[in-house]
Amino acid sequence: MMCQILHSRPMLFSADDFRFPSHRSTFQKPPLKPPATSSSDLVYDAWLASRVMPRRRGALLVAGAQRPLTNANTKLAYTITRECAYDLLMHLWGLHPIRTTVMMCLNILRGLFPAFRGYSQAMIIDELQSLVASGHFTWSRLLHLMAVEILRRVLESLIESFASDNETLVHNSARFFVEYQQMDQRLRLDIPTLADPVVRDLLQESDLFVRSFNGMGGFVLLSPFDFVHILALLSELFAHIWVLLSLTGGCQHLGALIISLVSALLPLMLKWCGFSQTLSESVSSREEARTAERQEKLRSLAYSDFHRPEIILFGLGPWILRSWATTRKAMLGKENSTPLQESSMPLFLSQINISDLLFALQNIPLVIILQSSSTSLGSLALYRSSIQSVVFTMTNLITTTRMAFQGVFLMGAFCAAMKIQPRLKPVKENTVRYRHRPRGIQIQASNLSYTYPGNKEPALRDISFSLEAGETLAIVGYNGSGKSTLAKILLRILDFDKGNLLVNGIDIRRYDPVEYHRHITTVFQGFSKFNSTVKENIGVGDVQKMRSNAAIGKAISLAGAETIVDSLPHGLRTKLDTSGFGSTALPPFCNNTASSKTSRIHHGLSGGEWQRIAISRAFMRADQPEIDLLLFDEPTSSLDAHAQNKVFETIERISRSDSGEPTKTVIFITHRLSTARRADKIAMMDNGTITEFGSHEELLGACGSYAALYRASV
Ligand SMILES: Nc1ncnc2c1ncn2[C@@H]1O[C@H](COP(=O)(O)OP(=O)(O)OP(=O)(O)O)[C@@H](O)[C@H]1O
Repeated sequence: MMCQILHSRPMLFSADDFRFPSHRSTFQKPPLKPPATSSSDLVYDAWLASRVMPRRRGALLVAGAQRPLTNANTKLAYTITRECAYDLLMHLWGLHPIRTTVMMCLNILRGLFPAFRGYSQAMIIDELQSLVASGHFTWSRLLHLMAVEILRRVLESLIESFASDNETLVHNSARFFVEYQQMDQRLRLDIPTLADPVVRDLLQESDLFVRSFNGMGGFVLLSPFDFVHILALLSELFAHIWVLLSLTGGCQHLGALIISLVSALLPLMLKWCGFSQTLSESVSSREEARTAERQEKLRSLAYSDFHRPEIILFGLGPWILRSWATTRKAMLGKENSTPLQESSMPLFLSQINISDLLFALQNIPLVIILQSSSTSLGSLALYRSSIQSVVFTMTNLITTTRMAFQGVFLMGAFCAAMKIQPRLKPVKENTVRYRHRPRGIQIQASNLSYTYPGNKEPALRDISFSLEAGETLAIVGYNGSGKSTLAKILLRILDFDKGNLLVNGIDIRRYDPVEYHRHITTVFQGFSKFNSTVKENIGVGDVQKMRSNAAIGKAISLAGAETIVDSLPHGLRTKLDTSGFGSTALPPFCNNTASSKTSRIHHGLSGGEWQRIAISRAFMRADQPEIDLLLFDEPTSSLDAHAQNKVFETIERISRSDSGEPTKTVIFITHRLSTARRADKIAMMDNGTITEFGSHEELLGACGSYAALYRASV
């Protein structure tokens, strides 16, 4: 399975949209989605290739696993950097061009500070030495030197403070930009796209990349923003080397200096060789990932309030703990065994403590400086500190570069993920605009089949039926017969594998789902319960009217839910508890006045009351003229007979004009056959297919399974 990638438009974002607001400016609403470049497939291919596990045919690294430092991966990292880093960095730069340029220059400048600092201190020591040696020690001269040093430090801290303020602003804009892109892209993707395991891995790595902007670099992640820190490290390294060169007389003692540097850096290089070996071996296998996933699932289960009642009731506590302990021990065992096997060589070398052995070599230029007549105490101190700084900076540089190597693949995942197009969205040339029909939608399904990914048996097979605009269809049948799946296909939440589905005479695949959904309202069988107020739980049915108490009141009244809302302690503002066991925002012992408001108990609702809230949500827009299809999947399964009748009367009323003409097509799924007889047509489903189709009377007359089910139910 491959994710669908577009190759048409350049990846461009308006810089203004993602600028983080400084004190005076405000950012505007960003564009809806990023277009694609022709390089998107290259980046995606390189990202995918980097996940291939060495020496294991067909096996892929789990999402987030480190890429081994191999030649092949270096080439892939180069491809990703070439195709995506420049583009991304240009976008980030475009958010605040001046500030970003200043930030980069300041980073180079900041890299020079440590060398300046060492140099300045060496000058003070020299000055002191000459003052003491000459016997003309004067406090004024010393104070002068101190004042110059203080001034230098003040200047340094002013630059530091400006640089870090500037960096925060640029960083926040960059962070907002990537987080926004990530959110936007997540919200655009449909269920079939998200069901693709490759897409899921891509999104997970893309998510890691986005999180790296939150300062998670310590976890072997590096955002492109942090690339500028490499500049600072490089400038710091060059500054120290320059100081060392000038101290040892430039090229005169270059050989000695090189010996000194190499001997100081040797332990580090050996360690790094061991490190890279560890890296190449530390690929996470599927088995490890599964163990980690299981461990995480068990941990969430132990902490879950939602599952608590069943955990208590079925006495799952000891089982959870036992299973968690087994997986945790397995994970810890793996973690412990890895470094021992993989880094035996560097471990052995580090035990010998090479730095101590090579100490004499490091001092060769020191001896040369000492022999020179112009040797000063300051020079010696500066030489010592510069050697240490070179080692320290090199360590940082290696770590940062190593992180950058991993970061490149995550960046590739981000760039590739931005180009994923929702599976259900038709290509531009095939798209047909959905046109509102005054009598509702007309449906013609022929030989529809669908198998859920990973299932062997199809959920739907050879479904054929037709429904005229304005008709009402009841879908009935046994559990698992495919009713909800058919509903999701009609709603264009799922695609079908075979067959044809015409809506208003046009292939449903040619409608943009976003546009099609604007003409539908629905209650899903497993509708959402939001941990929020009643008002928001209902208002999401039409976000334009979410703030309107009148619109929400009307929806509540259509669903006959007034008494439920009126009985709640804070009416529409009552916060609803989705767990069904009551919850508080703060522990009850916090009883000061400031917290009392927030600590109020979230109100629980019965199953039927929740169902009325879901129906109210659907009714937020059900009566609007542009709505052509009302689809309800067991909307009244938890309602009493009286409430159920009222809901169906409302559905009937809003799907007809004042003169009684149908204005909307209605489809409902039900197990109550007394309700099904209200419909113009009934589809009886069994084992994924429609076995009987017709009016209630026709099906009763046919004496088939519908008739048997009907007789059994009444
Ligand atoms: N997300 C899914 N992934 C895999 N298989 C699924 C999924 N959802 C449903 N199925 C399978 O598809 C078949 C049809 O399920 P569906 O939910 O459409 O049945 P239904 O007729 O609505 O059942 P019920 O009356 O119990 O609500 C079942 O065999 C079910 O196991």
